[in-house]
Amino acid sequence: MKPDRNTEQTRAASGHPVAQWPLGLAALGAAALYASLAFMGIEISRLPGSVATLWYANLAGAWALAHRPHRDWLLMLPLMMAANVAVNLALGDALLPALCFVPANLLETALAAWAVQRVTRWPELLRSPTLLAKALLLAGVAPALLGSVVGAALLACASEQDFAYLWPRWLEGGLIGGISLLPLVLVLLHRRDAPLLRPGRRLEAVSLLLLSAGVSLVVPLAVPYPFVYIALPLALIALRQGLALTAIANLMTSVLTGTQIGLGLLVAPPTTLHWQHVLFYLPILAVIVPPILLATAMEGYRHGLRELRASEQRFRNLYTHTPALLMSFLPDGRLVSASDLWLEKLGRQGPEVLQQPFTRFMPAVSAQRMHDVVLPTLRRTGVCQDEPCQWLTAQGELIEARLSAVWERDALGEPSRALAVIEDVTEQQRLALFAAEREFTEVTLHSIGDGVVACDPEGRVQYLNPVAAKLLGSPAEALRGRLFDEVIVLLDQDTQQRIDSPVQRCLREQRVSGLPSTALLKGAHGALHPIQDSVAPIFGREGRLMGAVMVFQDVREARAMAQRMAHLAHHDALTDLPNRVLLQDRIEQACEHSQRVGGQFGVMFLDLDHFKEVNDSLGHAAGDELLRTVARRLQTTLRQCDTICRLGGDEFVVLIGQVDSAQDLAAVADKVLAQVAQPCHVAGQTITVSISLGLALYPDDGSTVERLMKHADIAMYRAKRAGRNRYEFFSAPPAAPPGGEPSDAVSRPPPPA
Ligand SMILES: Nc1nc2c(ncn2[C@@H]2O[C@H](COP(=O)(O)OP(=O)(O)OP(=O)(O)O)[C@@H](O)[C@H]2O)c(=O)[nH]1
Repeated sequence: MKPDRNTEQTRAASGHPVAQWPLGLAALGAAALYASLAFMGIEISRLPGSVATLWYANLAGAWALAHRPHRDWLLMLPLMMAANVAVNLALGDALLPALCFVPANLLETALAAWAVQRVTRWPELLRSPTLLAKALLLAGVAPALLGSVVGAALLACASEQDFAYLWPRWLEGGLIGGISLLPLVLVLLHRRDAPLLRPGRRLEAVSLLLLSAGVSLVVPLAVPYPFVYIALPLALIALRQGLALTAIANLMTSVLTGTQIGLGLLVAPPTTLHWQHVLFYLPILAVIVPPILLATAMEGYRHGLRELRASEQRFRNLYTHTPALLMSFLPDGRLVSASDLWLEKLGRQGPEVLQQPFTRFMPAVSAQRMHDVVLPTLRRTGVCQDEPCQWLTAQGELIEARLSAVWERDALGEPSRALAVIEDVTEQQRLALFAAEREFTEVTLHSIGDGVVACDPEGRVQYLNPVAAKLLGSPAEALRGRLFDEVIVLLDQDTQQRIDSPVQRCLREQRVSGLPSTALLKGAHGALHPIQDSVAPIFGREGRLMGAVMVFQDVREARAMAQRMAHLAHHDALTDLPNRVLLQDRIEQACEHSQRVGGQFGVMFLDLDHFKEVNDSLGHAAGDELLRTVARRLQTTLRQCDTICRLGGDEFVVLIGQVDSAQDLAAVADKVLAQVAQPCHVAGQTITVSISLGLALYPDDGSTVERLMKHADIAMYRAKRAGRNRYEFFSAPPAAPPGGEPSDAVSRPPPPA
């Protein structure tokens, strides 16, 4: 966007009353100012000793114009020139010579105003001697040069005076006026809202101004070569005070000195040069220009100093308040600064740590390593990076850290101090340790053969190891976050009903809980896995319940083995028929049942006939085979509800349930005799065996297991004696003598040879 020209033009003077005055008032004010300075200049030039006009009016006019946009100049400039003519006429000049001054003054004023507007946009104008010198050339020297040429030429034409005589005098007056007043104009326009005088030094300012004025007034009257002395207070002002007071003092000096020259109080020393009068005024310039440049340099220096201090303060603030652990230490290790966070971290105050060796705040091992390894490396290479170290807080806590440092070097290249950054890695290390522990735990859980399922306090699955995931047929990620009971179905092997959630029970009771020994886990594709498990609560460090973990094993083989063992304990290994233990149990149950509900049952004692001969003739294995054949035949002949037991050897006992009479039992015995008598193939031969049976009936032949078995045995031996391959009922013996065994306890006959 193109800037508004008027705004641009008046930017330098914005905020100044002249910029805000109505145009008419501004033009009149400018004309009045111009007239008064012109009057003063013309009056001085007409003093007896004066050789030049001290012309301030054009620069003052330029100052007024610089506040206003260019269009306003169309009114202001003519009014100022009219004032110029009016003053000349009033002081006795004729109209033509008076008019001859106008073009030159008009040109000089407009040019100076234009240049002033431009140079006041330079940001460093009042802090750079170079820029100020350029500004003096552009807005002071150049307009005076041009104006003087035009003015001297016109005046030479209108009068009988020589151009060569007129021009240097005109130029001299314009230069002194311009260079004297221009710095003040630039200060006024450029300073914006800044105070004109340096704050807190007003008394000194007034004193120095009075001194300068006094020197300017007295010295020319008292000593030769007075300009050297006049320059001294100005230099002092330039050093001590700002540019503004120097500009004021300059202006005052030029006015006073010019007036003294005009009054003939300051006389030009004799010279051989033709332009002696001209050169006589030049010392004024030589006196005022160096102080103004010096003051500008001082402004630049002060500004630089302020910037440096501000920058240093910013750096200090950054250093002190930065959210990092920073410290600086001298080559001998003494601390010179520490950031707030460093102090806070160590629980220390600045005064107690500064000038102390920083290793004092480390445990002995770390301090030793600093002295032996880190500091020598730092001194040798100028830098150290991420050196592990430890710090001790005021409360005795240990901080794990890493230290990086770099030397700052002085002008001679010697290490002056080290700036160190400390990184607190306590938490980082704790997390790394935690991660390592966690990884170890995870690897362990992944490696063990048991299934592991961990839940949170709500019973939601948080972790499954691969064994558990494999059994359940789902990846751990798919099951994580779901309720344990949704994910894991536990059934009772016997009832096929769901088992109460052991996890919920554990979480509720906050103690280890287990599953019944018949628990089954429903796994992938409905497969049932016999498992045994235990669920333990997980407590955090503060004793807070954090969840529960179930560890389970697939006990298919162990449970099958247990079942086998249980079977073997109750069955005969050769025939797999129930053994004596089971038989006794069944007979006891039958006794109890019959006692409760009534009814009869039979006990049949069986013994193979001449079995020994089979063993002897065909071998023991053939005997075994024959026993298994007989067992099978008994199983196929008898009912499911009957219990067929092998007592051992060639003896079997059968519990025949639910018989109504002895005839029923006899019928069963007949069937058994018939079946056993069938020829059978043993050891490649066809043989025929027979069997002898003894029958006892509950309750007539006994109401206890022992008596029923004993009586059936007796009956069996009776059958043997009666010729074998037959059965005999137990004949009820006569009543037993008091206190003795019944007399039917016949002894077993010896087996046939
Ligand atoms: N093959 C085999 N033989 C057995 C086993 N247990 C016992 N025996 C034998 O079975 C035979 C039993 O004979 P007994 O019942 O006393 O006599 P027996 O030859 O059958 O004659 P009687 O019973 O009087 O008809 C003995 O020779 C035992 O050694 C077994 O488990 N297997």
